[in-house]
Amino acid sequence: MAAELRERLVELFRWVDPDPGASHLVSDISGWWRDPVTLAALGPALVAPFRSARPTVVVAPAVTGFLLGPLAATALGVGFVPAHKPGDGRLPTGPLTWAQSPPDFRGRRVDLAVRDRHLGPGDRVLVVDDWVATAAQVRALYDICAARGAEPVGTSTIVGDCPPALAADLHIHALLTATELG
Ligand SMILES: O=P(O)(O)OC[C@H]1O[C@H](OP(=O)(O)OP(=O)(O)O)[C@H](O)[C@@H]1O
Ligand SMILES: Nc1ncnc2[nH]cnc12
Repeated sequence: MAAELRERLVELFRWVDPDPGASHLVSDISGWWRDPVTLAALGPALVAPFRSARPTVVVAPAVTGFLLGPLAATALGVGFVPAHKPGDGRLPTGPLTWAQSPPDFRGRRVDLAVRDRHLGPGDRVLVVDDWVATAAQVRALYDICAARGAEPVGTSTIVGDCPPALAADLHIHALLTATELG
């Protein structure tokens, strides 16, 4: 199943031209959600490498993480905590823990926030995302976990595009490398 899923992910992925004259292509991952077999397989595949670490919660960042996080959480039988960004237009109220990322793959420092009441000491956190490039957003999420007294057990991503040493250091597992997407 893992090999079959990986093949389907590659087939359904597109690099697209965002507008005429654009200097680079952008990723279009929407085909992954449109295909029912892929959609059903993603949660179980993302959590498989981390089951033995016994995560108690999944944390994922806006906006794609709000789709993938619940798929992973339901596969594990745990809850999901969204990490919000100020641009969401729907920032939560109440006590929040914030962290700012180092510059990410687009050179942005991203602010991320999690509700304090949903993350705390004793939580073992699996971070889930669609794509890890510089791991800047992963670092910000680990900082939030540390500030809340929670322990990040690692990160599961569909596409991993960071150096192997960094992936090993941050316990990042990817279903595919960016190179496999052509
Ligand atoms: O490894 P990094 O350099 O931190 O980059 C990876 C992050 O950037 C993208 O998200 P983006 O902020 O573009 O949000 P999106 O889910 O709305 O596309 C991607 O989904 C990851 O969250
Ligand atoms: N969605 C994405 N996140 C991170 N890096 C990318 N490179 C291309 N698409 C990307």
